[in-house]
Amino acid sequence: MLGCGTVGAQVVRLLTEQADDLTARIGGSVELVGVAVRRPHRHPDVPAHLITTDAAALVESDVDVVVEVIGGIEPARTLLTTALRAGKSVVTANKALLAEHAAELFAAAGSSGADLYFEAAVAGAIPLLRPLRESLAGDRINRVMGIVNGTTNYILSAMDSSGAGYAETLDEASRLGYAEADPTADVDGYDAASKAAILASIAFHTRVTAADVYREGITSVTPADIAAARTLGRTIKLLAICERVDTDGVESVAVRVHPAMIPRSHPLAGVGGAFNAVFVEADAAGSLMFYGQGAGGAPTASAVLGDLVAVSRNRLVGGRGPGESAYAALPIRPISQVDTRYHVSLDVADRAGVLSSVASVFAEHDVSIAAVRQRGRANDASLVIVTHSAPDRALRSTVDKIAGLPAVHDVVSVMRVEGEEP
Ligand SMILES: NC(=O)C1=CN([C@@H]2O[C@H](COP(=O)(O)OP(=O)(O)OC[C@H]3O[C@@H](n4cnc5c(N)ncnc54)[C@H](O)[C@@H]3O)[C@@H](O)[C@H]2O)C=CC1
Ligand SMILES: N[C@@H](CC=O)C(=O)O
Ligand code: NA
Repeated sequence: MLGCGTVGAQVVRLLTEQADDLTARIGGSVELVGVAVRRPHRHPDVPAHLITTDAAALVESDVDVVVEVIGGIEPARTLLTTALRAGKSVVTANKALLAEHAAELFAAAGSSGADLYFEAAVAGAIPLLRPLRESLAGDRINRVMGIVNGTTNYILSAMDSSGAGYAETLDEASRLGYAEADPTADVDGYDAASKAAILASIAFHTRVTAADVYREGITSVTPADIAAARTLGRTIKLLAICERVDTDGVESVAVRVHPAMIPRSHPLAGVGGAFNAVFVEADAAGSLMFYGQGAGGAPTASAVLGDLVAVSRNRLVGGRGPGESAYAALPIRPISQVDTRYHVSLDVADRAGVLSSVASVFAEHDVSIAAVRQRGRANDASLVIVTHSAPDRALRSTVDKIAGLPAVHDVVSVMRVEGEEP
């Protein structure tokens, strides 16, 4: 095992506590022969003779399976490609690595016939990648959408329900073991973007890397946005949305991560704390929903252990799990061309003609308005507009132009909207 932090410590605990059951399920015993760590004195629960600071030597020693729970690109990338090329099966929770270097890792695995399993990398404990790679391999998936980052969901849920502050809630998420070692990966949306890239690659049998994913985090979500959502019977969630787009018979994939307002009646609105939930839409299966703990040491270790059992069984019977499936080679559709809906909340002058001047900017950009709500105040008025679907580029240009209108005093909140039409 490489790394022994939040997830690794729980893997060691479960592996030790359930040794007999795991042996019975696998049909052979699994022996933990080494744990590579950075600071040996910090792991009193791991037998001292297992601890080493030389991860490379451990990988090159006589082991069958390498479990990687260090995180980050290097040294994980070099360690895992070395292991895979040498025919050692790999189980990893590392979404950052998979989202950038999946092709290289799968090629290394293919060269030796080794297994590469990474269920823990997306949505923690929730069985999601195995269902996509195996159970749904006979279907055609068109959309994967949901909440895939526990830390940001924990923060947004607290901001919405108790008005808790952003910084204190992020500290709490780190203390509970949900956040990444560098929590900017969570709050800036990088973690969710990595997961979205992995989901889109598997679901659509193509290659999507983190750089292909449009990404916005939650750092710019303000109490004003939360209040604006509440007024409309909505809440704000950080969503990952992977879509297969068909434009006149030409297929592409659009993958995005951004905060969005969703109706409080939407099933995702009730997903609180560090929980994750993902919807999959497939031609024959219809709609499927996956829900559970998306972060935390023990839930993530559950997924790691499940993969460990799978690769161990494969080694015993001589089989192999699925390799990379990227035959579709679909192009990436940029966010500017993706159809979205916007919510725009403005403070405007309360005088005749203001509403029509704002509405005419929407019309100029061919953006149709779904709902308008205006409320007068002392000298100005609050104007809330929700649009129908339009290309994201047109919506952005509309908002930019509206912000410059003399009658618009302030753009209070601009946010994409998901869920059914208001
Ligand atoms: N914490 C969570 O809820 C989840 C984490 N993951 C992933 O699991 C992996 C591990 O995450 P955590 O356990 O939360 O991180 P962590 O930061 O608690 O643990 C990582 C450990 O690796 C050690 N390490 C760093 N470089 C090393 C090296 N060269 N050799 C040996 N050890 C080294 C660190 O000292 C640390 O103890 C990451 O890829 C993360 O993205 C995935 C799903 C959920
Ligand atoms: N930091 C991640 C951990 C699980 O992937 C999260 O908050 O979801
Ligand atoms: Na999972």
